[in-house]
Amino acid sequence: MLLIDNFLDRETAERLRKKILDTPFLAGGATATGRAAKVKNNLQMDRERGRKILDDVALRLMTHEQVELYAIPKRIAAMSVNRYDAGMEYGSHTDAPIMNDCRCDLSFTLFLEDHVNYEGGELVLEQEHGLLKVKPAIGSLFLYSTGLIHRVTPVASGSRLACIGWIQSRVRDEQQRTILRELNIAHRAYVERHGHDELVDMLLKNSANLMRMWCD
Ligand SMILES: O=C(O)CCC(=O)C(=O)O
Ligand SMILES: [Fe+2]
Repeated sequence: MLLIDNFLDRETAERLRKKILDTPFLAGGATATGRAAKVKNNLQMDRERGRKILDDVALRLMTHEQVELYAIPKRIAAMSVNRYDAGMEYGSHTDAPIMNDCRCDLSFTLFLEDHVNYEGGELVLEQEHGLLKVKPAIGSLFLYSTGLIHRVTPVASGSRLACIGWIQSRVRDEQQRTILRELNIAHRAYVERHGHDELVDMLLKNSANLMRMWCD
């Protein structure tokens, strides 16, 4: 998982938040299926009316250097903006593995309300080594593996606003993505220290070959 705390600067995030709040919201349960539909109690921005807003976030996401390095994104499977007013929550669930014919490898939440303005509304992930609670400042982007059980705890006061979505990566396996990312980081650091030499060519050849082997 990865937290990018200044994915959007505060001013851009506030501007986006205002545009979103001027767009109609509908009951969120309609877009979930099975178990998720039973535990989902939130509001969702009308996707058709908010299409430009979603497209703007998608473009920023697909071209962000840290997201590219971490997620190796191929495409965004689906996106929406959700709002949790006081009393709303999203109980424990797992997200669908396929949306709009895309495999969902990574989920993301872009936080669009400042954490001091609402009580509760934490994103809680069940990991092998215990629970992880996430509630960062406005403009922060959190990326996590889609396979994890997670929930949004009840909002006690204020409103939680977030843009969420799912990414299909070019590389399905998390360990393989880590290897490619670290080779990329090592390559950049080496070139910075020593300049380009024949070892860099060897490193680039091998990371390119691994990418060819693993990508889809
Ligand atoms: O709002 C969030 O951070 C996550 C919401 C969620 O789990 C979902 O919509 O599937
Ligand atoms: Fe979810």
